[in-house]
Amino acid sequence: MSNNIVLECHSLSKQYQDGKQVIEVFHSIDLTLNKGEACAIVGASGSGKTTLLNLLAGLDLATTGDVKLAQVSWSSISDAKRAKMRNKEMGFVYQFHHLLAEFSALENVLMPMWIAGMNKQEAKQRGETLLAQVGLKDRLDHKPSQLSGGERQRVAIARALANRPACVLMDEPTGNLDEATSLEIQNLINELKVTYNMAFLVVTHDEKMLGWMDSAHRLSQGALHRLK
Ligand SMILES: Nc1ncnc2c1ncn2[C@@H]1O[C@H](COP(=O)(O)OP(=O)(O)OP(=O)(O)O)[C@@H](O)[C@H]1O
Repeated sequence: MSNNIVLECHSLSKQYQDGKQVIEVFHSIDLTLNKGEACAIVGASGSGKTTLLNLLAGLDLATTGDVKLAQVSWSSISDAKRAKMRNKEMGFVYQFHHLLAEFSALENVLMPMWIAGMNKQEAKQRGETLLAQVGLKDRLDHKPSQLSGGERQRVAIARALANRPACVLMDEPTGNLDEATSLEIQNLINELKVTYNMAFLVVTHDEKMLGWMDSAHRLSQGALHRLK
């Protein structure tokens, strides 16, 4: 097995029980994400993209199959260990930034490092560097309400990278942005991918994003189809 693999799943399926009815969202999904790879998953509304992302993040368990992060199977560890590992090895960016309104941009980025128990001075230095890297070195003390939509998403990206995770999962990261800002965010993700050799998994409706992705899949009718 290659050491480049950061996230992988095999024969993954998910069913929901709705009263007496069993709803199968998808079945037999295999996916491998390598260091420095940007991978997209596209699919129509209701195709199961969020369900798949939740399984990959260990936020929900599969009906069958297995997900491994850094070669550790989510199903083999306790809830507490899963939470710790998720904070250390995964970053998350959502369509809506989910920044804490009462904290500054810098404090929002510091939060995951504090939770991980990092030394405060080291965390502050890393937070400032990350915010400079996403083009916000003059916005450290701004609250989310004092930032534009694109700037908030940049803070969310800096926060996702704070603990230098093995991979970053993004759910419609540009879904709430205009086309020009969306392009800026795509360029930024691409730059960070190279700088940090991290894996990015992006779930999106926006097929224009596929152009710069290293790999892409379509989730459709319960199966994952490779596009590139
Ligand atoms: N907790 C649940 N119980 C029953 N069915 C569910 C549950 N969560 C999701 N589903 C069903 O699973 C299917 C996939 O949902 P999911 O939210 O993963 O789709 P999606 O591709 O992310 O959609 P969107 O792009 O609209 O967010 C849908 O048919 C949904 O109704």
